Amino acid sequence: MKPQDITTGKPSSLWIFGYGSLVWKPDFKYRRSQVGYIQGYKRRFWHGDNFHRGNDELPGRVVTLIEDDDESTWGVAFEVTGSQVEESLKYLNVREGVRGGYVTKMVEFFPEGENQPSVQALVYIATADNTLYLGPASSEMIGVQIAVCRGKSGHNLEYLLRLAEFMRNSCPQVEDHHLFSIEAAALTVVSYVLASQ
Ligand SMILES: N[C@@H](CCC(=O)N[C@@H](CS)C(=O)NCC(=O)O)C(=O)O
Repeated sequence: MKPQDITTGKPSSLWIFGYGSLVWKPDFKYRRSQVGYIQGYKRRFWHGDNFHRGNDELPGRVVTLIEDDDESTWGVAFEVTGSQVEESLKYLNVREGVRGGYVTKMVEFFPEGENQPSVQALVYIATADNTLYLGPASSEMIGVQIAVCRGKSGHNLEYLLRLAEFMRNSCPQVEDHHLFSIEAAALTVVSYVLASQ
């Protein structure tokens, strides 16, 4: 049973699981964070973004979660407490919901390390019925798209490279072929462009 504030009935603490830009740019106050994973989902660059990392003409590609019982996705869970709960949810509702097209779901989060109890965590997922959803494409195609897109939060390439950097630094045991093949494709495009200048 989650601790509730007896006066408002609102949760006095909440875990929020990030697996994309949230792992390197949460931009909300939190009490503590923990690297770990959720089961039954795979991370894919199948969601479009016409605000943060793209625009209406050239939507960027950002990550979402696709249900798959055989997969798990590593990221970071952030515990927010007290006033941080309402503040973080208000902020993420705009960043993820209004501007990103994500919806929320509760999932079981497993912290890395021995004998760490799992916790329920809130996660933002963009489903296939979302108007910004782009769906599957080859790593090469996704890499090209990311290499040429930018939006109000910066270049789509930064989004990709910072996520790859997080996975290498914090989850070196995880082989994320989807992520690293897209990273290689995007960097190949960039190297061609630089070589042609
Ligand atoms: N919900 C995922 C993905 C979040 C994500 O990448 N959302 C985009 C919205 S389309 C975002 O916040 N981008 C901010 C940025 O790119 O700086 C997560 O938990 O990290």
